[in-house]
Amino acid sequence: MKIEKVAVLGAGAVGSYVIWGLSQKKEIRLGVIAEGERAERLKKGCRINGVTYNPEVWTPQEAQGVDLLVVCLKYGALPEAMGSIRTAVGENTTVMSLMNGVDSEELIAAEIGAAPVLPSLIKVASHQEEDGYHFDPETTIGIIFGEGEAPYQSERVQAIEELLKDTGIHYRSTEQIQAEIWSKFRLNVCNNLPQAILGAGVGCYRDSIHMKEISNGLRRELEAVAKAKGIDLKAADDSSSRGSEVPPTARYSTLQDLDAGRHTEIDMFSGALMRMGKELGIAVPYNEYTYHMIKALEEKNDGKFDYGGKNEKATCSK
Ligand SMILES: NC(=O)C1=CN([C@@H]2O[C@H](COP(=O)(O)OP(=O)(O)OC[C@H]3O[C@@H](n4cnc5c(N)ncnc54)[C@H](OP(=O)(O)O)[C@@H]3O)[C@@H](O)[C@H]2O)C=CC1
Ligand SMILES: CC(C)(CO)C(=O)C(=O)O
Repeated sequence: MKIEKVAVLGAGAVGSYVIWGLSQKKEIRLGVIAEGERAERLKKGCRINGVTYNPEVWTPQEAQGVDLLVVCLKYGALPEAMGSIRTAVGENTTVMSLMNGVDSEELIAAEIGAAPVLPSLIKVASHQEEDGYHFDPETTIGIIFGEGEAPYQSERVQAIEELLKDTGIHYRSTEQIQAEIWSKFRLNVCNNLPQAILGAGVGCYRDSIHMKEISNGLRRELEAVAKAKGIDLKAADDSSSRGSEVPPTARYSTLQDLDAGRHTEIDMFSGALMRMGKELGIAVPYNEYTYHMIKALEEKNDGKFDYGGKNEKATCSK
């Protein structure tokens, strides 16, 4: 098995890491899937770390049957993009989702079947500036992927290792991919969410026992859900249970979304835990509070509470 044609769906912060690395591989065809105005924009090139890269731009039909499809969408964009995924996937396509959370693979598998999906995650801190996307290739932990069950050194795992070799992309395959994905999920839920409500840098967990307590409450609930689902979080590599070193001012993606007035991926974090908690009969009150609070912050950003002054209909507390 040899990977000769690769499509990236979602040429944003994470997609840029893949485009940057695979652009070194002159022997493969690399394309981004996009249509309409987005396709026209991408045809002008992707600015990454100050350099312009020019992957091909394909409609989903032109991508049909690619050897590898890498999904790098935000959670809210996934339902609408399912049609593109269905069209691009052929008999021999492997699909890797680098999205955060624990259910993008499941959602994609519900559309195209579980067989093409190779569970994966990415650890990178990539963000957009005026001149395009930026990340530090050296400190990036990179892409972690693996089969959910033996044989772990499958043909497709070996083919992806061969593809990523000498590209600058950091990667490793693992026999514990579910534990790794849940370990990253725990990092996101416990660190992204309380700081997003407070609106302060991540130093808040070190400097406030109150913030640490809220983070620990989210953690206890997530670990109870993981245990009930048979996920052994201790099986994840040591490096997966902590994030990269960052300054105390760092704002993770949920707070970055709120800062920019965008909707967040809270449905993929506390929303997913509420759904799983309900299925398993596990109470997740810290996550429920967090979910509703972040949804309300999105509403606030949308202007829902921009009251117009004295002429508004009066209300009272109940
Ligand atoms: N940023 C980071 O450092 C990290 C992010 N993650 C996770 O990775 C995922 C992606 O995040 P990120 O890269 O930051 O998000 P971005 O918003 O930067 O990128 C998403 C991209 O998807 C594109 N897109 C949306 N809908 C479609 C569609 N139907 N067809 C084609 N392209 C589409 C968007 O295009 P347009 O802009 O034109 O709308 C955008 O370029 C998330 O789940 C995130 O949590 C994980 C680790 C680190
Ligand atoms: C916390 C971090 C940077 C870990 O990679 C991340 O995934 C995010 O900002 O959402």
